[in-house]
Amino acid sequence: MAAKDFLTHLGSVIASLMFIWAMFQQYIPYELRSHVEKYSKRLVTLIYPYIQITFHEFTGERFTRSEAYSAIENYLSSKSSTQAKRLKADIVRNSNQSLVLSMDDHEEVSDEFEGIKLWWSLGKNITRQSQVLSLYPASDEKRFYKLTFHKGYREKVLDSYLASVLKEGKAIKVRNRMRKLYTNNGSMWSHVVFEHPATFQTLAMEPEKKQEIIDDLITFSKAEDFYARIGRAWKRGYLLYGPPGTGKSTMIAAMANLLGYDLYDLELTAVKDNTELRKLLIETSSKSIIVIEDIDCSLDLTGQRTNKKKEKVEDGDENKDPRQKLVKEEREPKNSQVTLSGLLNFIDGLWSACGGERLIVFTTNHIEKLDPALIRKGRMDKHIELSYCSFVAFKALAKNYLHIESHDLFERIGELFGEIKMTPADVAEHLMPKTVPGDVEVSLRSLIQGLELAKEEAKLKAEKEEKEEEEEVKSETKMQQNSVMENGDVK
Ligand SMILES: Nc1ncnc2c1ncn2[C@@H]1O[C@H](COP(=O)(O)OP(=O)(O)OP(=O)(O)O)[C@@H](O)[C@H]1O
Ligand SMILES: [Mg+2]
Repeated sequence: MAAKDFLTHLGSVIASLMFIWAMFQQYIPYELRSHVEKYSKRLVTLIYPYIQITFHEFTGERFTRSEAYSAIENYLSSKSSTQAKRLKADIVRNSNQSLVLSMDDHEEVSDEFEGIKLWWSLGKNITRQSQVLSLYPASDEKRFYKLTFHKGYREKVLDSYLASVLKEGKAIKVRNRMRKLYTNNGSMWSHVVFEHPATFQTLAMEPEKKQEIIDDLITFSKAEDFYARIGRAWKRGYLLYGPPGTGKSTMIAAMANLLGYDLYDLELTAVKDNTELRKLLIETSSKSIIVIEDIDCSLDLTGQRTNKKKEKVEDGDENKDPRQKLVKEEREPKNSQVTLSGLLNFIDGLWSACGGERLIVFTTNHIEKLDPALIRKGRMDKHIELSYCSFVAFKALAKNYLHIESHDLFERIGELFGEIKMTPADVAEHLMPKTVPGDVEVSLRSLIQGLELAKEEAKLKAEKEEKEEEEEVKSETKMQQNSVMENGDVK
């Protein structure tokens, strides 16, 4: 009964308030109304112990979304999904198309920061009906986030809490974004969505070495303050070297997936000169990996210009074998005048320090061909050798491709790996399913066959080389004997 009484009472109070409000709106002149509003708000702030900050979705220019608003939206997404009762759902087009939940209009979630309690709510203003005639008359909705906290914490909230919200919101946005793979076409970057599935889990190599690389990458990505303190640009260089098909390109994709970075695949031969190289560098974004594949082929990095001049003189020789010339032209980068010093400036020049973290990764099949200046520590901080498949690496591949950890045939395979080298790419090829419901035994036998064949070939090759060498020695001694005899004749 009491509840009913209360409701009746409340109803009448609301009704009278609405009546007063309507009267107020209707009969009080506009100027006076705004005065009343102003003073009543002041009165409220005197007694009300909380501070409110509003972050509007659109500020200034109507069509640009406020950066703070979207950062807050991202920041609140995890809190909303556990606290709010009404949620909005949307799909983010990232690598795994995840569903992102955010709070719906007029919902409120609470947050805590160093013992301070704060409340976020999402509100909206409906300002006016659209003035434009349209088939779909839309009202003009302006959303905003409102942050409420006790006025005693003003400084702490303004100084550190808001900064941390914006930082984390932006980090979440980076994590959720679609990552891109950029390639350069001359002096322009163009991009596609980067969706390589490689991860460090699927990469076959010695577990300790793999863990070391992962730790190194994670440490780097978290070391912003450290790099700032020691006065170094926040970047790190990796040199991946090893024979073809040992997983260099795959590892780069795994790095990008691990850190959530964009990839810039820089084709040096398409870059006209050092200026263009610098321009490309400036246009790369933070949190990215700049990759130069096969660095030894992209650039004549041994002695540069002096060599070129010499070759030009040689080229003047008209009688030269045209085939040889062709080979040389193929080797030499066409039109590219990027020099070694240009590349070094690219790596550690002033511009490379602009705008956040970057990894620079070079790959090569021939580390011995590279100029020592290029790969010294500080430029290429970490040299990683990717080599032929070991038995441990094979086991990782078998687990990945065939879902097995052991098998009767592993012993034989282990023996063969001790005797013959095979690249992970070749091993992987044998482990690919040969029939529709993949058969483990068929794949393993195929690998054994492949290894035995490779062993046989290596044996034959060694024999052949030995024979050739013997013959060479023979013919040389014969020639020497002949010349001795001739000399003897002359004498
Ligand atoms: N260590 C590895 N772990 C898993 N898969 C590998 C590994 N190495 C090679 N592969 C497989 O072999 C294929 C070729 O590897 P990748 O392109 O990474 O070789 P690479 O070292 O970049 O060769 P290149 O020097 O010719 O560029 C990949 O598609 C990958 O599936
Ligand atoms: Mg490669």
